[in-house]
Amino acid sequence: MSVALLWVVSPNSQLSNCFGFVDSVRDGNPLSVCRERSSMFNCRPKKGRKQKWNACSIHVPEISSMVASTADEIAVSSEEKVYNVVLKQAALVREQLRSSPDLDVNPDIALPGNLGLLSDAYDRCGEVCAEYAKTFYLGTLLMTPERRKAIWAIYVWCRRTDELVDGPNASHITPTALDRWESRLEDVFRGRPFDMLDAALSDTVANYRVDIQPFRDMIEGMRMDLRKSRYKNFDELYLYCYNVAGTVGLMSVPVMGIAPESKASPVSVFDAALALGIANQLTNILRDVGEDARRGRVYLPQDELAQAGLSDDDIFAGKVTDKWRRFLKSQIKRARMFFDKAEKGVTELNAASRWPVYASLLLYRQILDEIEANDYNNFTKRAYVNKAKKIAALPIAYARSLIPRSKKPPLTTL
Ligand SMILES: CC(C)=CCC/C(C)=C/CC/C(C)=C/CC/C(C)=C/[C@@H]1[C@@H](COP(=O)(O)OP(=O)(O)O)[C@]1(C)CC/C=C(\C)CC/C=C(\C)CCC=C(C)C
Ligand SMILES: [Mn+2]
Repeated sequence: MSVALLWVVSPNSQLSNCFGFVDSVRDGNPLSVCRERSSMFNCRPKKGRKQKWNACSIHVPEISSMVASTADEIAVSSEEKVYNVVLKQAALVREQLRSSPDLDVNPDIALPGNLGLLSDAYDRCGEVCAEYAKTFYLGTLLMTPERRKAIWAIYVWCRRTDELVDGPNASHITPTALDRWESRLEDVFRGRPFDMLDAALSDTVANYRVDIQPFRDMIEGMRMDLRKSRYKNFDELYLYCYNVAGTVGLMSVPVMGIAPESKASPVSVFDAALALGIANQLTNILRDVGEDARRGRVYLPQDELAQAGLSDDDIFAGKVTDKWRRFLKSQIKRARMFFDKAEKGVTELNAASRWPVYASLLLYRQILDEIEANDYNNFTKRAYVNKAKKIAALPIAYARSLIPRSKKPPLTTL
């Protein structure tokens, strides 16, 4: 596959304009859980959103995995939908490990005429990454140059996608704009990038076995943000968290690489990566309850709020009560379960990729400790990890990333 570079403007104008693409998207510029995968999974009928259930023995997985609508009809749960993406991505990587276990990068992709431009494109991605996520950027410097560049390109695409709904032009973003962003994504995967940042991603996805689905799903997460401000239950919230954050884990693992000595199955490593995204997003939601409420948004599962004797009104009132503390304790516990699951997967990654992952895991998980330290007031106090704690976490992450796999409890090898 070859990458056609279509931009003709100078890198510097892209530099100042790297997030100023909203107008072109809007105007349609043409260039522009412990998871036993159970008998339920195995005796699943044909594809479809809602499926008639065959008579079979059903094992109920730990995290809500099926949603009963009527007595004889079961809708496929979010967890199961997401698991299908995990299986597909893991199969791609497994195939690569079988065909060329030692090959990091596809040698066919080097196109002499474009190398300088590509190199500028990657450099620009690195600059954006350094500007928006300094600690993470520093972590990537430990990776091999090829992997580092590819992770920057993915980071930049994710950041731009998030900026569509969270950035300064968010009020102009419509579902059509997101459709256009998606068709531009398809072009990236076809090797027809629109701008230099897209070109870096085109090159990356040609070099590594990265499936397009997680990218499409992240855009779908942004669509959810446009049309939805409440989540009925954890199943709905799980899908949102997968879309906006779990997808990042699935995109990153093929680039970060699984350690050659790892005995874990690719599926279990992708599952751990997915868990890290979900854990991060759940933490993000718990940290931002007050801020989101002021924007009319409640990302907490409505049924769990009701079971705790709480409602949206309590959130808008913003009073820390014992009911609220009890409720938050259970939400924090769930987020920690996802972090624990993710942690088991970090050592399965290539040694050079572990440190930034561990660092981000430790830093994000500490936000939960800070919510507790704030006596569960996430209405008016923003939980944050101070600089000293951040700095202290870095050598800890580094030390942990050096501990050999054999000293850790194994991930499933199935
Ligand atoms: C090492 C590492 C962290 C790699 C990830 C690199 C990468 C491609 C990051 C993209 C992140 C991004 C810009 C996502 C867009 C959507 C978004 C903003 C999600 C939220 C991140 C937090 O950002 P922030 O606090 O700035 O949020 P606000 O915009 O301010 O609201 C998320 C909460 C989630 C991001 C998800 C991850 C970092 C998951 C990373 C998972 C892996 C790298 C898999 C590791 C592998 C194993 C086996 C554990
Ligand atoms: Mn955001």
